[in-house]
Amino acid sequence: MGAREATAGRGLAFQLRGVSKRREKGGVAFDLVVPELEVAAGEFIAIVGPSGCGKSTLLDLLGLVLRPTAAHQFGVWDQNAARPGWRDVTTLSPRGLAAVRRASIGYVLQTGGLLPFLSVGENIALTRRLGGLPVAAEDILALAGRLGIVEQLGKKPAHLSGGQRQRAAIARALAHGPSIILADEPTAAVDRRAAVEIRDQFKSLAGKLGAAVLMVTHDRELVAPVADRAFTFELERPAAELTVATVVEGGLG
Ligand SMILES: Nc1ncnc2c1ncn2[C@@H]1O[C@H](COP(=O)(O)OP(=O)(O)OP(=O)(O)O)[C@@H](O)[C@H]1O
Repeated sequence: MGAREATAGRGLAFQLRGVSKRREKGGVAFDLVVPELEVAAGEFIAIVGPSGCGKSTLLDLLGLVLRPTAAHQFGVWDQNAARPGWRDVTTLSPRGLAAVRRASIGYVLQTGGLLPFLSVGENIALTRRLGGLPVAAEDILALAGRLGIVEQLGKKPAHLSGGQRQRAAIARALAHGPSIILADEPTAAVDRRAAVEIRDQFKSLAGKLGAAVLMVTHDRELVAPVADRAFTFELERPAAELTVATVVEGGLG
């Protein structure tokens, strides 16, 4: 563990230095390079860039779904109720990574990713069950109230509008009290009004819960007025069969 990493912790959600991920398909390689990325608790961060630049790859790295190919430093704040603390991702076992994911990370996908055979309330409760946490009806109700979906709790996801589905997905991602919320194009499948509402929910949740929210979007205009900071990608083509995407701060104008 490096000196800076040892001093990091509560207050920081992520600290990455010299992290990279190589993806290869059909003899063509894509390198995502993160020279330096620090995200504080409570920050609302936009991740912007054109299709194929590496947005989902970055989110999957931060979500501990993909292992980095190389990493000088990769720390994450773990919310684990029994043992909260700063974790060094580079040394965690697959089980350790899964435990951090369950306790500390909430994921919101483009079209919600709710399980269709469960009601909205059961979908929300599932996140707590999977994390081994007790499920109290009043907590689910309070969360649903905050997101304006109390009336939808007994319905199956198919019976909700796109905007309601996304708010249900946000509630599900928050149900276990994560310190980090990762959202991959959460407003892509809804109209403008719902997109603005969803964006504002994320913003206020980051503020109120002190969670770090990282939202991937191609919609710069939507996030520019509210994002605390943004990251984007500088693309290079050092060889015909290699693209290198470097994560840099900026991208909103
Ligand atoms: N499972 C995979 N195996 C190999 N290469 C992949 C895989 N998934 C993505 N890639 C490649 O990695 C690069 C980055 O893809 P990624 O999905 O991260 O981009 P993105 O910015 O999220 O794109 P989009 O906006 O279209 O979703 C692309 O060149 C893509 O072809």
